[in-house]
Amino acid sequence: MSLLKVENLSVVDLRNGERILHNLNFSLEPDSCLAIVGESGSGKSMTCKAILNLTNPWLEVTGTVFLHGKEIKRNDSGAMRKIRGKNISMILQDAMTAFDPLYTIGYQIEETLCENLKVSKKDARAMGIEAMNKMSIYDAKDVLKKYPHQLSGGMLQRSMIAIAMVMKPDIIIADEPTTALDSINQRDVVEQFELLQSITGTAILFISHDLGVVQRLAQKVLVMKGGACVEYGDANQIFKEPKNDYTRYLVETRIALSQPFHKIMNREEVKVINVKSSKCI
Ligand SMILES: Nc1ncnc2c1ncn2[C@@H]1O[C@H](COP(=O)(O)OP(=O)(O)OP(=O)(O)O)[C@@H](O)[C@H]1O
Repeated sequence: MSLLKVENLSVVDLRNGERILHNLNFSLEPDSCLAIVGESGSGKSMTCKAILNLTNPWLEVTGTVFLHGKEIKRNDSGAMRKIRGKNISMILQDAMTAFDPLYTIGYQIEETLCENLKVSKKDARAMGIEAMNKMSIYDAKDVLKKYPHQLSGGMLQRSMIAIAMVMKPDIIIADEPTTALDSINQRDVVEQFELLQSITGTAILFISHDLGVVQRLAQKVLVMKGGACVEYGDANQIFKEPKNDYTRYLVETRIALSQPFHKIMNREEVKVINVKSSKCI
């Protein structure tokens, strides 16, 4: 049984009748990564928002989403809140927007873990530090004292992944989590996702226009254009022999564009430098 199954997911803008998503069908298996790729405006983010019922009121969402084989009641806001807290976590492109600028990272991690896992503040802190250590944040105690603006984008992204590691959701939806980062930080964050998956077995729905990153993480790929699926299937197969002209175009152009990322992923000396500079900022 698939962990997440999406059937005929469609979104219409009721203000002008425009169809934003067209009958999407896909599934996410346990302990695997499905990437959604496509050009800007192709509907990648909207797909995730529609699954989680985070769409604006003028958008009509139809179709069915199953979690562990059970239909998600998207209109039941209480049930959806529970699912978002327990089963499905989201990691956003700009980690800065996920944290409140007025509170330290430590306070926010404690609050999140206390509320969702019903643990004491002391335990929450210890769990946060342990997860951050696993994410190669060795000075976690210092990081916890910082405010979001005092940390780099890469460090904030790693802190979010650390929170996800403790929360152990069934699924993490990561919406362009590496887009705002430079190549070295991208490499780091991709490695943290791999680590997260190997430790927790969490399934990942990974949205990206960076096929270099996708090739590394995903076993399955959904290619979108104009709100519709143009190709869906095994990642290796799609990268090797894209059937659709648009996918071929994406593969040829995007792989070329992500060469700097590939180089960084393969350079040993960068790994050493990076481990040393895993201090905040
Ligand atoms: N709140 C909204 N109301 C109406 N239309 C929207 C809304 N948000 C997005 N859209 C439209 O839906 C379409 C898909 O947008 P979406 O943000 O899902 O694209 P995307 O593939 O994630 O792009 P990007 O890579 O730039 O983030 C676009 O045409 C966009 O203009």
